[in-house]
Formats: sequence, C-alpha cells, structure tokens
Amino acid sequence: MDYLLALDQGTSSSRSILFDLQGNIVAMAQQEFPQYYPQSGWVEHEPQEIWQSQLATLRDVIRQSGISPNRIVAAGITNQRETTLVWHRKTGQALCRAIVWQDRRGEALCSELREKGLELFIQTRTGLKLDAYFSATKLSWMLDNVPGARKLAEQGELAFGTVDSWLLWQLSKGRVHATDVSNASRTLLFNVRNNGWDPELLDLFGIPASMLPDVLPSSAFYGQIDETIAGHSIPIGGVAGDQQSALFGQACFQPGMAKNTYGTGCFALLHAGGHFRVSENGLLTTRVAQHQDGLEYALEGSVFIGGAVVQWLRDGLGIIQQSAQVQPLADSVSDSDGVLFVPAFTGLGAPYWDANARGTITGLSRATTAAHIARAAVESIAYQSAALLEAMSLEVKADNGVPLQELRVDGGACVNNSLMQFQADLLGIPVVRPQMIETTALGAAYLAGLQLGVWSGTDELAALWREEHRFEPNIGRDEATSLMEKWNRAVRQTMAT
Ligand SMILES: Nc1ncnc2c1ncn2[C@@H]1O[C@H](COP(=O)(O)OP(=O)(O)O)[C@@H](O)[C@H]1O
Ligand SMILES: O=P(O)(O)OC[C@H](O)CO
Repeated sequence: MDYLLALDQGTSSSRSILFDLQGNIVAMAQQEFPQYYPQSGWVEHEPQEIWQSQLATLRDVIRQSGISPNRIVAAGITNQRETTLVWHRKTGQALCRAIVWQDRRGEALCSELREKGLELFIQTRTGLKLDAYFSATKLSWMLDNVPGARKLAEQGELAFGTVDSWLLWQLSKGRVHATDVSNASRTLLFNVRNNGWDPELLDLFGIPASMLPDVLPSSAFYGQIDETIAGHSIPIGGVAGDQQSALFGQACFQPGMAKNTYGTGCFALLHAGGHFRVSENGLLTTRVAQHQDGLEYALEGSVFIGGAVVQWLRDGLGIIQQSAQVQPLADSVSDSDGVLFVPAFTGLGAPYWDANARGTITGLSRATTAAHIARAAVESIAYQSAALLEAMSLEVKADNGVPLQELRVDGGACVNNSLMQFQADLLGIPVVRPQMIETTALGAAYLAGLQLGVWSGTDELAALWREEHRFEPNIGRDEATSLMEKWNRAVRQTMAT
C-alpha cells in the first residue's frame, strides 16, 4: 500500500495528513502557532513559526503512522491564501513577519487607487475587488516600510511568495521558487485571463518582477522535499490555496457544483467552468485548482463571522463552555421566537460589503432565553451563507450559467445537523455532507496523486466522493422567502448603526 501526504498550512494551525490511495485518513498531526497583533487592524505571523510548525507536523505524522517515507508517493501543499512573505534569496531569511490575509494596513493604498478610478481596470484582469485582503498592498507596504527593502528588491535579491511558495522554498532547501495559479490569483498581481503576472498591475503597485515566483498549474511537478527533511526525498505534485483545494477535494469539477466551508468564517465557491465574470454582486472570480490545460474559474464569496459566532457565545457571553454544546442548547427551543442575530462583529462581507456594520440582536422580549439567542446565532451562519449563495445564483442566472443543484459542505461547524437542515430549508436545494470532511487536505492529496499517475483523471476522484448525510429542504419556498426578507431587514438595521 502507498500513501499521499497533504501539508495543510492554515491561519491558526499547521496540519499534516497522510492519506491512503482511496482517500482515507491514515494519520494526522496538528500544531497551533502564535498570532501577532502589533496594532489595531494588523495581523502577522512569524515565517519561521509557520515553517517549524509545518515541519513538526510533517515529521510527527510520519512517525505516528509508522510508515516508511519511501512509501509516500507524493506530497501536496494547501495553505491560507493571500498572506504575504518576502525573504532574502541568498540566505533564505525572512525580511520581516508575514502580513496575514486579515490585516487591513493596505487600505490607504487601496483607497488611493480607488480614487483614481482603477477598480474596474483591476477587477477585469484579476477578478478581485480592490481590497487590502489580497497580497499586492501587503507586499507594497513591506517594500515601502522595511528599511532598504525596495533597493534590495530592485537588485533582484528578494523573493516574494504566499505561504505555499515559502513552504516550497523551505522543503526544497531553496531550490524551488514557485506558486500555483489558485494562489497567484489571490495576489491582485496576476492576470487570471492570460495566466501571467501582469506588468501593468506590477507597475501600479510598484512591485519588481524579479521578486515573483514561477506560476505552475496546481497539479504539476514542483520539485522534491529534500531527503534531509523526512529521511527520503518525496516529490511535490500539487499546490493549491485552501478554499480552491476544498472545492477540488469535494470533487466539484463541473460548472454549477459548489461547496461551502463552515469554519471560523464561511467560504462558498461555485465552479463556473471557463466563464470569467466581473461580478456586480460583490463576489470574486478566482481560478480553481488547475489539473489540466485550460482556464477555469469559480465564483467566491465569504462570510466573515461563521462558526466564530459560536466562539463568541462561549467566550464573550459565556452561555456555553464548548462549541459542541451549542447544538443541544439551540435545539432545546423549537425556534428563535423572533430573535435575529446579525454577527457583523467586523463588518459584513459579500454580498453586503459594509466594513462599518456592527453586530445586532433584534426581536428580544421578556420570554427570550439563552437558548433562543443560541438558536439565532446558529441560524445566522445559515442566513449569511444563503444570502451569499443567492447572490451567486442570481449572477449565474443573469448570463445563463449552470445553476446550483446542491451544496456540498465541510469545515468544523458542518457537524451541526440543525444548522445544515436550516441551510437546506433557506436555499431550497439539498445540502450534502460527505463522509470525509477534511476536504482541504484531501484536495491537495488528489492534486499530487493525479500528477504522479495514482489516478488517471477526475472521474476516478469523483467516484471516491461518498455522501454521509443529505439534508433535503423541509419548508415551502414562500416561507423561506419570508424568512430571508426578515433577515435582510435585520441586516439593514445593522448597517444603519
Ligand atoms: N456544533 C457546532 N455548531 C456550530 N459551530 C460549531 C460547532 N462545532 C464547532 N463549531 C465552530 O466551528 C469552527 C471551527 O471549525 P474549523 O473548520 O476547525 O475552523 P477553522 O479552520 O476556520 O479554524 C469554530 O468557529 C467553532 O465555533
Ligand atoms: O486558513 P483558513 O482556513 O482560515 O483560510 C483562510 C483563507 O484562505 C483566506 O482567504
């Protein structure tokens, strides 16, 4: 029996998972690492802590499994996206801490460019909104603020990368400086329609082309994990950003197929085939993980506070002690008795895009209990996702694309059956949970396995996908519409505050 290794470098922890060739988990190791918040709106990671935690889990998973590393056919990398790193080519030393995707310090440059009317120009090339979320303004900030950085960059001495590139550099002992299309398409520097770094965008953000990694398809030969790392060299056959990797791991290979990941936030991606859209509903167009020739896109939208609302019930309100307790508490009442909870703690993402909105709980009465608030909190995850997916459906319908048939789900909060049922009720389509919910890591393993010839194509992968539970809509469309109207009214109140 042979194995595939997935390295999953997330925002709060690094994980390594060993899969067998049927896509079953054989062993898993995880390590959290520190987050740094040097000032309001700033979020940083220490590059060495990212690498050392990933390395520790890689070694740990191999040790735990008792498998000889020469039986690992290939490794795949998947990662938190947009987070920006720069290092010295000669020494491999990081220039400064990584600027994390949540960091807002690039906002000043974004508004400058917005004032110059460049938003649409950028969106038609990248598919993205001009926002500090993406890598370009983070990289530009480093070049302007770390003493001597711009000069070194212009002399070709610095390398830029997202987290995948940083890991590739470390794993290959400085031999590989590369990224994949799904990660490149989150930088605001990559022209997703002609598949290359865009000279005009580089000019706009002041980025020297010599810093950039080579861009490869997501399933490709990236080089070897150096033999000193695991005792045997292992080919790296796949790289993808975590949300695109989850879309791949969910076997959403055809237009109209979609997944929603219910983690701290929620990330919904709808496969859009070869159709590039400039969204008018605040959605992003991004490249899917690429395993063959041709350009394929996904529509993407995110909910900032998803499962995190449950953490707030635990840490902020103290009405539960553990996340899992939310379900029995919420299920102890038959409905939220008119309570609506809009958890706009950090503003609202797609389709509302209001950075200044703040959370509200409406409809409180003397009869309201902690259970009603818990129920409203759980329902808010489904309401926000439904609004997002509705915007996606409208967008697809407007240009006769393939409509959403069902929603595949994963992420830590998808274990909540009541949440999944309510999601199906609101959407009016089945919500389907697979047996394997570690789809992010699985996607990276699939991409690597395809490259090494473990599978001949995506049909074989689609056959490995197994349904665990299907939640069919239980309410009429009129009732769902009326619920969404009430929700949207509550959202408007939030935006007015
Ligand atoms: N039973 C549950 N119902 C709703 N949310 C839950 C439940 N169990 C865990 N969560 C939430 O799921 C999130 C964890 O999911 P996970 O996929 O591990 O997140 P991430 O990858 O973003 O760290 C947490 O925000 C937690 O509050
Ligand atoms: O690391 P996660 O799972 O929080 O995902 C982060 C996303 O890739 C950000 O775009």
